Amino acid sequence: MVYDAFVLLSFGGPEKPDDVMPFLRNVVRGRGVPDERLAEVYEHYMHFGGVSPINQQCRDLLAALDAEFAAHDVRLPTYWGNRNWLPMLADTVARMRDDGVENALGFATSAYGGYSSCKQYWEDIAAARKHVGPGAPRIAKLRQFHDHPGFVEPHAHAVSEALATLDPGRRATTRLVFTAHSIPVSMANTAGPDGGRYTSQLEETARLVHAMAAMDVGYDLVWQSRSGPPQIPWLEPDINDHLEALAEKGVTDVVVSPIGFVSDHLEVLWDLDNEAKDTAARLGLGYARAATPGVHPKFVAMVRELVQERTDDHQRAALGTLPTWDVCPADCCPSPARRGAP
Ligand SMILES: CC1=C(CCC(=O)O)c2cc3nc(cc4[nH]c(cc5[nH]c(cc1n2)c(C)c5CCC(=O)O)c(CCC(=O)O)c4C)C(CCC(=O)O)=C3C
Ligand SMILES: [Fe+2]
Repeated sequence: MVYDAFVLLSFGGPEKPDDVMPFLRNVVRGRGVPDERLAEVYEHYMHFGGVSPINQQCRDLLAALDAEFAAHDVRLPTYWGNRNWLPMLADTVARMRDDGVENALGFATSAYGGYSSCKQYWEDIAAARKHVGPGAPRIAKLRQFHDHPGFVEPHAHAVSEALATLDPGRRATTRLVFTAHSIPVSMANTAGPDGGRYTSQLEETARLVHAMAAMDVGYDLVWQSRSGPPQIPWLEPDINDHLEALAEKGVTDVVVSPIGFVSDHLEVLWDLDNEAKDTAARLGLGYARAATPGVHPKFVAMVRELVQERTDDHQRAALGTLPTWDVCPADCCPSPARRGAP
């Protein structure tokens, strides 16, 4: 297959106060998220002047990728389209068609399997192509990368750096806490062809980052940013409850590493740097939050290598043992409607 373009696929975020409500309505359409939860999340965005950092982080990643592609003779023009806010993927796909693109490779800013993190990006592509109609380019999504060294190493490096800011005299009572976005239990159970893939990949990533960065401290994997109606079960424990439990057990310091994410977007800045940090302060815990990959050179190189896996038989780098594949089975990671639950 000959590819003629690259497209960055992301979540999208508001860039001014007037964007916030329409953005949130796009995110939760048909998902049964209560108005009270939406009002709370609206306030989180307003703490940052209605500007999510995620779009700028995508622009920075694209600029880094343009340089990386040029340096390695990967001759693909780059595009960017979002699921929930401008630039919307459908508009990007129309521009790609106008530019004569026929076969693109798409990179989604999420490492894991599951409906929100993987399948929904496939659906975004299909919906955008349908919107554009005849002549819309084909877009093949690049594979999940939870155990790629270009993802694991930047997280591990960040954990080491965060650990170095804490008191070394309290290392024996320091704990490493990995976090990822909570999802409905029904979504977790149906993630991947055999179920449980989101959680099992996160467990593998946690094990790999821990082994590379912080063998001398114990670790846990917990969840953050729960949404949805309260009566629907989501993955637990929440990071804040977990910090309470750790403090009770005599832990004095925590490093929090958001391995569920690729950049320091609002779920990181609000839910960790404000909420979890406040919880830690209330409990008297030392607290250090590890950075996400962002535009770490190894992460940028990883995206280029994922492209070259498809264009040049580049070796499929993997530190773990869970399998990855280029094309997801059609029936994995069912949408909420097909799961019969939000
Ligand atoms: C697995 C996962 C990822 C990681 C994978 C990936 O990155 O794709 C992720 C990322 C993100 N989630 C984000 C923001 C939001 N997520 C929401 C709601 C939800 N997230 C869910 C899951 C995930 N979300 C789910 C199951 C819901 C319930 C509604 C539904 O079933 O879809 C809501 C609604 C309000 C609320 O929080 O209740 C908001 C505002 C932002 C942007 C941050 C910024 O603006 O900087 C990012 C990167
Ligand atoms: Fe989310």
